Amino acid sequence: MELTEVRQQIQQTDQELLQLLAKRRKLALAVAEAKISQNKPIRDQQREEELLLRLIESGKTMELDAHYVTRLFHVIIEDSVLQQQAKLQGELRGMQGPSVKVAYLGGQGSYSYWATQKYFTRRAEQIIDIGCDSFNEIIKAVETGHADYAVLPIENTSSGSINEVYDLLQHTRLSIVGELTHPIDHCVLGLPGAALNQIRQICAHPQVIAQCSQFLLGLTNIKVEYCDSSSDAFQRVQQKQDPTIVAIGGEAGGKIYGLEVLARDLANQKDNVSRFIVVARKAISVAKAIPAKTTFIMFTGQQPGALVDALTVLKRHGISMAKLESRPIPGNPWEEMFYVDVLANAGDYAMTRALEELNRITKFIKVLGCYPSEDIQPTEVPA
Ligand SMILES: O=C(O)C(=O)C[C@]1(C(=O)O)C=C[C@@H](O)C=C1
Repeated sequence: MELTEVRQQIQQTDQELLQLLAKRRKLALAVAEAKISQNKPIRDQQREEELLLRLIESGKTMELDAHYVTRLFHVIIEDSVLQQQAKLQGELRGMQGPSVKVAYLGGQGSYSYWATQKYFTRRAEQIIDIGCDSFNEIIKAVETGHADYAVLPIENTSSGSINEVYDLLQHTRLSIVGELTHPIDHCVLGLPGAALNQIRQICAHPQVIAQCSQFLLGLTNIKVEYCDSSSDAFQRVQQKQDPTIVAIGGEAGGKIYGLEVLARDLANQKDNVSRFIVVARKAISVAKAIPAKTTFIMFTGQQPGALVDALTVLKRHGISMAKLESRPIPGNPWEEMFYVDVLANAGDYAMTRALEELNRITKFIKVLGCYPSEDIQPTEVPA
């Protein structure tokens, strides 16, 4: 067969695969409706296990290995669960509207821009994106009603917590209403014709620089220019029209500004993933059928064992902690505010009781929000 002919057939097959995936997505949403009416949890890992085992067996008869089939269906099932969760939660809070205004860092092409698209595509017909120059400006946009939601990066697998965002959460009345994770694949991006061995200047956001510190250590005589966002870095490179000036950011974002990849996989960690939170003026309650997270901040005081006592309350109520972070309290040197993420619904009996007890033993406590957990752990099947 001629190359062009085979390629045409591949194209046709891919198109059919897309149609089947779209059909499966619609069926998943129909399942969600049935589950909502029967009050059943969205996730059913026993069903997932049966389904995966059947697919692995069937795949073998078509010379598709188990690893390949499992990887593909983990992605498909994750999408199915997230679609169903978004539908159920959207119905609960009447969010699935025609358009939402979302504030985020940078402009088109920044990592926050892609995270915003990823999260809200499932939830609204139209996203009106409001690019901002700083985290402070993003929070203000929602506080003043200029935007309905904000998407903020909160932690990254390479650089850790994003302190500036944690500090802003201490002082805002906004609530966390959602979360998502997004892979961050840093590349060196330059003008067409630029060469890696000729670069003199790198433009990037400080978080990006922190996440690629090991790659940057290997470079000499290169000026680093800090930018407000990755899209700001792309714009600067595009405007300067100098092939010795490059940006670090995502490939898809760079493409919007006509930039090409000179190097990839720059992050210190192989799996470089950021977790984003979604905040709004009004807190939400999470449907019981969906796994939820609750985030709260507390100030325990500095008496011996104060933090242990607080964490013991969670243990006694069988509540698992997903994250514990501490940040200085402005104006109170050496005193720390603790940020706690727990795998629990703030409306559950155990969590309500735990919060009541914590209220009694801490000097200050505030729930920042309860939201659907988008951390979908894949179902593993026995080998
Ligand atoms: O069968 C269901 O209950 C579904 O919700 C569908 C589905 C899937 O996509 O196959 C998704 C989530 C469940 O955990 C199990 C299976």
